[in-house]
Amino acid sequence: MDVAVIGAGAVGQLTASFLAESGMSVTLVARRQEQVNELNTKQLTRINVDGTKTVQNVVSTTDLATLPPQDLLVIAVKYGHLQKLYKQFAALSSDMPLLFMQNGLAHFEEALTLPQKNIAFCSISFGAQMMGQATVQHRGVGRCKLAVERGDQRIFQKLLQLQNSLFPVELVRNAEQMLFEKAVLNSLINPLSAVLQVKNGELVTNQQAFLLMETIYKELTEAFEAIEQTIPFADVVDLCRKTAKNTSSMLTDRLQGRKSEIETIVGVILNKALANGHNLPTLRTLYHQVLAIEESGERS
Ligand SMILES: NC(=O)C1=CN([C@@H]2O[C@H](COP(=O)(O)OP(=O)(O)OC[C@H]3O[C@@H](n4cnc5c(N)ncnc54)[C@H](OP(=O)(O)O)[C@@H]3O)[C@@H](O)[C@H]2O)C=CC1
Ligand SMILES: CC(C)(CO)C(=O)C(=O)O
Repeated sequence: MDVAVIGAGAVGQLTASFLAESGMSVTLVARRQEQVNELNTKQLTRINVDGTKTVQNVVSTTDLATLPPQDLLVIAVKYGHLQKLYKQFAALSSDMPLLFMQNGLAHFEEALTLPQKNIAFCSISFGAQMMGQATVQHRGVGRCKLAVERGDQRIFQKLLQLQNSLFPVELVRNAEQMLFEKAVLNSLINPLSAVLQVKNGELVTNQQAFLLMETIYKELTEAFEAIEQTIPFADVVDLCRKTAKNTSSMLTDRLQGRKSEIETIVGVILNKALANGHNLPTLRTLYHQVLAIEESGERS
């Protein structure tokens, strides 16, 4: 199976590494030539959760337009980088299956306006962190849920055959619901970790952070009653523990002085809650804090 992964960041590198390990022929599409050169000379190194290293052979390129036909295109860029890619996808074959790996919800409807016949989404509950241009650290094993929204399920089902206990893939039915549930989880973890500048694990070991997380959870369950069943608080704690050493993607953005995914994650959840008559004051405060930090142009 020929797979191209667009975005040689934390999630893109980790996913590319596991796909290559399972025998797929993987091309990593980066946007900087310097990174492509490093990936092509040094190969792709994954540091596993137990500290062991796995080196995989992947081809890297900056040139999406001249890629030969692929069996699957995995999109692992941040939400803010999707707009530019949508224009490029419009020029690709409509037979090229697309798999979106973003957190948040804003890309769901946007992706469905693309001409591609086969479109699926992922919800990832593992941690990943770049340790260099060609090295990624796996920070916490978690499931990769996959939901096919349009087209032929069989194309994406090939990913279920990866059978790597470090990268378990599971098929779920409802893509939008899956993304909503992940956005709820991210709303509980990401802005808090970004504002407090702590790794995910500290959200449960620091009593004050934990109290804040519980308060946000209470607000969310008042706005969306079903989540007490679909996302019990124990699952939030479990995700923090499993990814304890991970720097959340939102904290990584803060540390690198980049715009975060606050709107597609928390902004969308706040709007949905408001439509149900709920203001979510604690989460809303964190949302404005993240935006204020971005506006100040802070860079540590
Ligand atoms: N990190 C994590 O632990 C987790 C992340 N996620 C989600 O996964 C998604 C990806 O996050 P993450 O991997 O952390 O982000 P990163 O910032 O580490 O990686 C994104 C990569 O995309 C590259 N990129 C941007 N535009 C293009 C383009 N047009 N062509 C090729 N490459 C491009 C960036 O390049 P450049 O380096 O040049 O900027 C960067 O390397 C996000 O939605 C995030 O919320 C979900 C679960 C866990
Ligand atoms: C799974 C988790 C919480 C890992 O940090 C994540 O989704 C993120 O960082 O965006």
